[in-house]
Amino acid sequence: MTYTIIGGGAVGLVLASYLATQGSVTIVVKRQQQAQLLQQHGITCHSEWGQSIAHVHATTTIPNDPAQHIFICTKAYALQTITEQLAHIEAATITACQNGLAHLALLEHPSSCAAVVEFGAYKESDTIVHHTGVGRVVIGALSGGQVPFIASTQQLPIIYDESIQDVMWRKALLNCCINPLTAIMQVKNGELITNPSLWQIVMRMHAELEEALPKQMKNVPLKAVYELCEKTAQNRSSMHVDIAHGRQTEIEEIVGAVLAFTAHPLPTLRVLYDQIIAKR
Ligand SMILES: NC(=O)C1=CN([C@@H]2O[C@H](COP(=O)(O)OP(=O)(O)OC[C@H]3O[C@@H](n4cnc5c(N)ncnc54)[C@H](OP(=O)(O)O)[C@@H]3O)[C@@H](O)[C@H]2O)C=CC1
Ligand SMILES: CC(C)(CO)C(=O)C(=O)O
Repeated sequence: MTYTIIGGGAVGLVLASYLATQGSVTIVVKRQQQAQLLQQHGITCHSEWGQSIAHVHATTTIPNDPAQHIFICTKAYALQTITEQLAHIEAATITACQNGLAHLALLEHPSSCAAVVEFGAYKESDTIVHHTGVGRVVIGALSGGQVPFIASTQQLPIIYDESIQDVMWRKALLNCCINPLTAIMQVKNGELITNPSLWQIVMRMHAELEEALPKQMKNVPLKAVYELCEKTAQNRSSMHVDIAHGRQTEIEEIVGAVLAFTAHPLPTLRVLYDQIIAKR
């Protein structure tokens, strides 16, 4: 198998280091300096199984190869630029690994797929990554075409799901209930369930989402929000971390996409959305 990973961030480095055990991997990064470091040192991945070093080919140019399986591992707001770059690239499949819903509209390749990443990762440096919290990668075709093959392992369980859009919606709605509030309050996920005032806000937001999006919210009972906060109690949400570091957030692609999908006002979620936008 020939795999191309676009984006040398947390998810891209973890995925590239596992895929290197299954085939030939090219990682496409934005900065020449990162490409050079990756060529020289490979990717060091720390996980509960120990430390591994994966040797990959690193470049700043997307290869053109009809046999390659491309995984886009940038943040959702970089997707527009990447899809423009991909317009003239041949590939067997192109899989977008972003949170949120924006890529539903962007990927027009007949073999476009989406992956919902349920593991956790953070990047220590351009060549060192930590695979924190084992979790699945759920992959499915967006337009009924083929999907990339990845062998499922204990470290990286891979699930194929024909209803990938439902999986994406579920994750986006869970992110809506957790990410903006934790980012505004600068609290860890667990505080949403231990602080009664914050849980009241989550309950109100969840009830409004159920009224606006009954079909999509069938997969997202309040219990699921509670359990995710409990499971990730000690974690800071990705939006919380982005705001804390003064970085761009994925508010548009996660919350903005949900707000734009329905004519219902969703007042609680909208206020949080406006507050995150105001921080720009
Ligand atoms: N990290 C996590 O635990 C999880 C993340 N996700 C989702 O996965 C996606 C990726 O997240 P994550 O890996 O954490 O993000 P990061 O910010 O760590 O990585 C994004 C990478 O994309 C690179 N990039 C941006 N534009 C380009 C480009 N034009 N060409 C090549 N590379 C580019 C950035 O390069 P540079 O650094 O040089 O700017 C950066 O290295 C997000 O949608 C996130 O929500 C989902 C589940 C868990
Ligand atoms: C941990 C979780 C599920 C919180 O919504 C997440 O995906 C994130 O932080 O982006």
